[in-house]
Amino acid sequence: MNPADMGDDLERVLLSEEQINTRLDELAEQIDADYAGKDVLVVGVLKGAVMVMADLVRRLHTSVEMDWMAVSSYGSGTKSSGVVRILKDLDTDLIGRHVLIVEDIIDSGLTLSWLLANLRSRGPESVEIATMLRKPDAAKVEVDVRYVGFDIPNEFVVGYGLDYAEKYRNLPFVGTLAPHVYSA
Ligand SMILES: O=P(O)(O)OC[C@H]1O[C@H](OP(=O)(O)OP(=O)(O)O)[C@H](O)[C@@H]1O
Ligand code: HPA
Ligand SMILES: [Mg+2]
Repeated sequence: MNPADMGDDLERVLLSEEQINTRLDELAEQIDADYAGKDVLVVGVLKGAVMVMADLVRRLHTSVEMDWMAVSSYGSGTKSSGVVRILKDLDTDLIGRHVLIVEDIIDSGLTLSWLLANLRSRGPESVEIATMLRKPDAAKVEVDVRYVGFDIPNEFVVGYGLDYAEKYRNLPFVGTLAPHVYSA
């Protein structure tokens, strides 16, 4: 899906596909350096993290296993409910593992602070977080994040995995939506 496919739904492009790809190269290099010689269990948080997970692991030279969790705190709206539900748990035992959680966005931080505590309680050797986007001005809780793609303004964004009412996840860029989309 391209900007041209969006009619007048797109307000503006915040991060282009090229900016995202350049940043992914840098993050992968950093992750490879930090985990040299280790096996990593990369945990993608469905559904938003699908794009960044796929693009990041393909750049890594580190030996990885991939697993997925589905949690939801947003439903179909634009505000976090603060109540995190596990919709799908991991298949993998975390005891002694180096776990790298991969996320599309840290907004209020509620989802990841809950997830971090949950995964840490399962006996891993280490747990770190990689997120493509973070909204520093939206933080309700501080989350200790090792790898951040971009800090962005406190606006609702879509694309590169991020949805509004389940749409727009397939945009290869990150953008904001025109106001009429929300009132439709
Ligand atoms: O920092 P927070 O305010 O908690 O928000 C971040 C979380 O919200 C989104 O997930 P969502 O619950 O919308 O599910 P989805 O990934 O399926 O869209 C996003 O993918 C993060 O997991
Ligand atoms: O800005 C956002 N856009 C889409 N989904 C989200 N989930 C948390 N923040 C966002
Ligand atoms: Mg969502």
